[in-house]
Order: sequence, then structure tokens, then C-alpha cells
Amino acid sequence: MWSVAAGDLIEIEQLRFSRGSHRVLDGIDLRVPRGAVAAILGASGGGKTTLLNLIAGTLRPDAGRVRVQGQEPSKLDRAGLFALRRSMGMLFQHSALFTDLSVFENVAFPLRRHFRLPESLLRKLVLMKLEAVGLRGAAELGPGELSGGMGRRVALARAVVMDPILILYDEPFTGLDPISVGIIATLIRRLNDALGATSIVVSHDIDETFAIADLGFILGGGKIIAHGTPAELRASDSPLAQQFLSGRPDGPVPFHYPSNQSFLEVMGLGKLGGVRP
Ligand SMILES: Nc1ncnc2c1ncn2[C@@H]1O[C@H](COP(=O)(O)OP(=O)(O)OP(=O)(O)O)[C@@H](O)[C@H]1O
Repeated sequence: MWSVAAGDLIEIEQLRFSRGSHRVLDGIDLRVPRGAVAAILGASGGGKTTLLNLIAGTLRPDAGRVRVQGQEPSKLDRAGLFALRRSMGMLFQHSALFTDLSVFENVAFPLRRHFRLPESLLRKLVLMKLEAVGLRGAAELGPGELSGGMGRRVALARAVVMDPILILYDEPFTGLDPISVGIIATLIRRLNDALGATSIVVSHDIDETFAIADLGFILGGGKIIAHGTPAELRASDSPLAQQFLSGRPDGPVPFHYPSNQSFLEVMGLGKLGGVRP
């Protein structure tokens, strides 16, 4: 669990980012305390993955500031950014396992890439992480021999093998059965606390994410439309937050894409004028 005294690991101020003429993020202010598991929620295309990429330093802000552990990824030189990234673990939607490497070698991969460790030490570090995700016994299997849930657990072990201070998760539950979703959610919380890390989880699975999150942010229209603890968010009086959390198809975010003709007009049943659904 996080404590207020520990300070903020992530500090984002007035962050703006566009894709062409589309303003994806339009003045985001967000802070994540050290040790917290923070959920980022919001409709598809709302900029959640973009926000993770800005935190990881793979995208640069158009305006505003992102600080991770006091450092601005976009201001670092190559070596600085490399060092900062090394302190982050990432489990992104498509972070697949290497199919021609065993489970053990998949988890060992970041360690071999970044350090020259004696084989005996490397083996201990990898087996510790595999034990933490319950798959020490699967170390010699190939990725093709794993279920989807097991594969995700191996990817999780690989994401944390270097003891990151920050772990970024993009849709970690996608495509998993309910039992595996529960296991991954529990592991996200457990690994965060065991490593003394801070985690950011982007997800559409509200209940599972709220079950492990200390705080959440709901993105909409390029802004944070609500933030707080899961209980505070559920009680939020923001209509947008309520529409999102309850999964209502219509509300402040309309079901109908705007049209300049009413449906009745199109059907030849009268002209109502104006922009109509
Ligand atoms: N490489 C890219 N080039 C151009 N536009 C992009 C690119 N990546 C994302 N976008 C656009 O940026 C916007 C935000 O995308 P992003 O993937 O961050 O949303 P998201 O909230 O993560 O969506 P989802 O929940 O569907 O994953 C979308 O309009 C998307 O089409």
C-alpha cells in the first residue's frame, strides 16, 4: 500500500499531445504516489495507451510535463532514457513471448540484455520471478505449451525480472478467462507490493482493476474527467464517469454519430431540421 509521505513517482502537468489535427490529450494533470497501483480507464481511443507511451518516453509531449522519479523522459539523452527505461517494467497488449525461447529464457532475456551476470545468479533471479508467478515448474516449457493465462504470467515475470520501480500495464486482462484474469490481477497487486514498485494499469475491466487499485483516473475528451479512489469514482456525480463506469450505451457520450439529417427525415416521415441522430 502507498503512503502519502512517500511522495509522487509520476507527476504530469498540463500534458498535451496530438496526432495530426486530433488533440488526443488536452491538458492532463495527474500524480501517482510511490507504491500505488493506479488505474487508467476510459473509452476506446481516449488516449490511454498514448499516455503510457508518454510516461515511458517513447512519445514526447507537445506541451506540458511528464516526470518519472523527478526526471522528464523527453529531456533525457539516449543514455539517460535507456537508464530510466531499464527501471520500468512493461506489459503491453502485444508483448508476446519469444516463441523459440523457453519460458526460462524468455524471463532471462532482459537480464542477459542489460547485465553480464554469472549464470548461477541469473538462474536464481529468473527462478525467483517464476516462483512468484507460480510457474517455476514450467521453466523448461516452450511458449507453445502454455495456456493464454500462463503465457501472460510468464510475460509478467519477464516485465518484473529487473525489479522495476514502475510497472506499466496496457490491457493486461485482454483475452483471458475469468480465473486467469483474477490470477493476473492478484499478481499485479502482489508484485507491486513485494517489489516496492508503483504500477499503472490501463484496462477496460473495471471491476478487476478497481479490486486492486488504490486510485483511478477516467480519461475522456483528452482530459481527466474524474479521479479518486475506486469508491470515490463509483460515487462520482460526473455524468461522463457514471456513463463509463456503468457501461451505458448512451449519455454524455452519444450512441449516435452526429448526422445533419434526422432519422425521420431520411425515412421520408417529416423534416425536423438541425443536427439530429
Ligand atoms: N501511431 C498512431 N498514428 C496515428 N494515430 C494514432 C496512433 N496511435 C494512436 N492513434 C490515435 O490516437 C488516439 C488515442 O489512441 P490510444 O491508443 O492512445 O487510445 P486508447 O485509449 O489506448 O484506446 P484503446 O482502449 O482502444 O486501446 C486514437 O484516436 C488513435 O486512433
